[in-house]
Amino acid sequence: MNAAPLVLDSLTVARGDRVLFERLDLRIAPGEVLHLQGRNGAGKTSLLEVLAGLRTPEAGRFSGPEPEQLHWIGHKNALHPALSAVENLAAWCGLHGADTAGIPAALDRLQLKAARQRPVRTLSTGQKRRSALARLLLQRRPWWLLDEPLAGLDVEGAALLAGLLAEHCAAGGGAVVTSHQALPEEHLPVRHWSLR
Ligand SMILES: Nc1ncnc2c1ncn2[C@@H]1O[C@H](COP(=O)(O)OP(=O)(O)OP(=O)(O)O)[C@@H](O)[C@H]1O
Repeated sequence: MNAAPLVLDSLTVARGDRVLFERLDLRIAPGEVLHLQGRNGAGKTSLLEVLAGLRTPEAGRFSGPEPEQLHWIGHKNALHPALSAVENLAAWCGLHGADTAGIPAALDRLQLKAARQRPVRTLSTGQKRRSALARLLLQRRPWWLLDEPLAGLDVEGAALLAGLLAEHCAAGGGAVVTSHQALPEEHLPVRHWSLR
């Protein structure tokens, strides 16, 4: 995978009249997972939005991937409640030019065999999260930007995600992950970084 680093150069971001961080320098290299930590309201989601190109910083420079080179999975799962996991993923494939043939394997990997044909509204919180995370496997993209991906996942689900991240990094990809929980770190090239 051919991934360029994410480079933040003297970046300042504000929300309303509150400056969240000022003149921030940070370089995130392919092959690593940056575990972005910080208290509620510290600005983790706001920073992730800058990395995804969804928010313009007040000052400074950011160089990073084009939209088609990154997977963004935010707080919300972006699943249609009336459609099944399979149908949701098929719609995602249609929007992004991905092959729907990969859907069964992706859902198997996320251990969603039993639940995949039911309307998403009938799934548990963790099953919905797993359905959203299955997108990561449908199209190879160098950067994964994941906002609280562990929210709602059980221990097995967290280990599963750590396995996906480890494989992704071994293939030359990179990831930025916000979480208030510890990431299962075995075999995971993780760097911890805190916003104050
Ligand atoms: N729409 C908005 N308008 C103005 N300020 C906002 C808006 N959304 C968030 N903020 C403020 O921006 C700051 C950073 O929010 P952000 O969501 O980036 O924090 P976070 O570190 O991700 O928090 P959490 O751990 O609670 O998810 C907070 O102080 C919040 O009150």
